[in-house]
Amino acid sequence: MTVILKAKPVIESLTTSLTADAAHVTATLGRKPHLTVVLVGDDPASAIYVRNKQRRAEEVGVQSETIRLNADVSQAEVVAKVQQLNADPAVDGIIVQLPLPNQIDADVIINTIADAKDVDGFTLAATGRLWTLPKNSQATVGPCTPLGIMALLDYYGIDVAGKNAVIVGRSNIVGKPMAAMLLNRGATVTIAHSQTTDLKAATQTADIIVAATGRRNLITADMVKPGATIIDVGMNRYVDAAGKKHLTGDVDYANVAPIAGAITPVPGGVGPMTVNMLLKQTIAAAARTAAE
Ligand SMILES: NC(=O)C1=CN([C@@H]2O[C@H](COP(=O)(O)OP(=O)(O)OC[C@H]3O[C@@H](n4cnc5c(N)ncnc54)[C@H](OP(=O)(O)O)[C@@H]3O)[C@@H](O)[C@H]2O)C=CC1
Ligand SMILES: Nc1nc(=O)c2c([nH]1)NC[C@@H]1CN(c3ccc(C(=O)N[C@@H](CCC(=O)O)C(=O)O)cc3)C=[N+]21
Repeated sequence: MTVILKAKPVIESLTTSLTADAAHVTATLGRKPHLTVVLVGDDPASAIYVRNKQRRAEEVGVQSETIRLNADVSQAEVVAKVQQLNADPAVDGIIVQLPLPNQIDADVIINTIADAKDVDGFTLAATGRLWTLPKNSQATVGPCTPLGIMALLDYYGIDVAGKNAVIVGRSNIVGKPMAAMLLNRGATVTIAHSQTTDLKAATQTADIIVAATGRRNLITADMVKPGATIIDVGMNRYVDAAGKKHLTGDVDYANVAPIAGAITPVPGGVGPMTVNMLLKQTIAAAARTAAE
């Protein structure tokens, strides 16, 4: 039987500590932990993320605020906004949603975020810490999506040490930090991407596949070793022939699920884990302020 790696029970198990930690910080600071999200333009996956984290923030007692900027905003304006948030003592965590429009250099914006407020774990400092963790230790801070995936694997008792892990996608927000975390926990890691010449040859030998491309149905049943663990990060919206809207991942779920050992659903898998890791890191950032 395929194990469906649903986020729901994992999140339920996190709720008590998130709520208690947020309440503790609220009592100490006299205000709730505060997350500010900067959203430029209207990327659909970002819109889903913003909506879900707002709802979950309210549930656990975090104040979440979204600053929306027009798609034609200048880089200097975004830098100025981030600097203002860095200086604001009432803001504990800052995230700038990616992707950003072409006129803006994402690296410049990300590295303007103060290290202490970088709850996405994207700055150079955070990246350096992630890649230099002691061997076999668990990352406790870092980019929210791979952190959430590690939490999901741990909850369901899927050990990664000695496994052959193939990550499809090499972005700074998912693919690369995922590689760091799996590698650190003892997996043998391959990162595939659009220039990989034979993707199927790579995935066919994988014990764990992490698909993070934004390409619907990229991972098909013929690419999967029976019994493999399939982690689907993709967030793709599409409208079917009958005009009905769907949200799907990068995996051909209907055909892959029956042969997989374990698989994350979309929705209800990786996405909610990301949201909860973001809130966890926001509460932790506020707790550090409270302890000062
Ligand atoms: N569930 C969640 O919590 C999250 C979901 N997402 C979703 O995950 C997906 C990926 O996000 P993100 O990492 O930001 O995306 P990017 O667009 O930054 O990266 C996509 C990666 O996929 C690779 N790729 C594209 N097409 C192929 C192909 N045909 N074969 C192999 N590799 C391919 C690209 O290769 P190359 O580098 O060569 O261009 C690139 O490395 C999106 O759908 C996004 O919305 C993202 C973050 C969190
Ligand atoms: N700086 C930055 N950090 C990010 O982590 C980041 C980003 N930018 N840009 C966009 C992507 C995308 N992303 C999602 C996270 C959760 C869901 C999510 O909650 N998904 C639900 C959707 C449920 C629904 O509403 O239907 C699910 O899969 O169940 C979606 C998308 C984070 N990203």
